[in-house]
Amino acid sequence: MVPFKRKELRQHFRKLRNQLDKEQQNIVAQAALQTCLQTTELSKLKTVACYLANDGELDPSAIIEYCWQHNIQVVLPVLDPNNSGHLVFVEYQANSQMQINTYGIAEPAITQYNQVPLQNIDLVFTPLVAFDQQGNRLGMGGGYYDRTLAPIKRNNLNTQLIGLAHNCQQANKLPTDGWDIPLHGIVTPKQFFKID
Ligand SMILES: Nc1nc2c(c(=O)[nH]1)N(C=O)[C@@H](CNc1ccc(C(=O)N[C@@H](CCC(=O)O)C(=O)O)cc1)CN2
Ligand SMILES: Nc1ncnc2c1ncn2[C@@H]1O[C@H](COP(=O)(O)OP(=O)(O)OP(=O)(O)O)[C@@H](O)[C@H]1O
Repeated sequence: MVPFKRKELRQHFRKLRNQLDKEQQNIVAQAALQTCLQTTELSKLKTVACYLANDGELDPSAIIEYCWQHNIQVVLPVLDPNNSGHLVFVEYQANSQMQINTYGIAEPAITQYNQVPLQNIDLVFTPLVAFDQQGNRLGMGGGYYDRTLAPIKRNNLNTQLIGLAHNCQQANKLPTDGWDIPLHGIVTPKQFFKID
């Protein structure tokens, strides 16, 4: 059964990605920035969505620092208080006021002015539990990214969708569902997987 299989896959790959210690995490975070600079148009973009690492995820903090230094706006996912199961993207600056969400992940506090609509985001770096070479993504199981990113497919938005992952998060072939939004590419510390 597919749901059972997804659960097992999640357990397996979450365990793998939690095996790196802090020093190794810092090294691969820098390597992932280098992969990004070599294989994406990062330096030319205006607005990029990242996330704050949780549960052994590849840490995007070097990418965030790079963006801040090059005047690229950074936004982070925030659980939408008005639309359960969805995310909104909120501007993230070094001095942003932060709060902790129900999963224990820090997110910028929403104000009247700091939400950025999906169509204004050039590239979304998604966290993931596992990926495959077809661009399928297994997340934490909340369906948040699938729901929030559905307009990319539905409305043909130009937003690039790139997964960030450790190399050990690569799966042979992941189960898929109708609502899955395939990735355009996956950045790992070692290489870039471009999905056609
Ligand atoms: N860094 C980061 N931020 C993110 C996400 C993410 O995956 N990573 N999200 C991506 O959607 C959203 C939050 N979604 C999450 C959904 C579930 C759990 C979680 O930890 N759930 C269970 C485990 C469930 C299971 O194993 O089946 C737990 O509490 O342990 C965490 C975040 C928004 N922000
Ligand atoms: N576009 C959608 N519309 C309605 N329900 C959805 C949609 N996308 C996902 N879901 C629901 O969310 C549940 C979890 O989806 P899935 O296992 O694909 O999450 P995930 O991609 O692993 O998690 P996340 O995106 O939060 O990292 C599914 O069982 C499904 O019921």
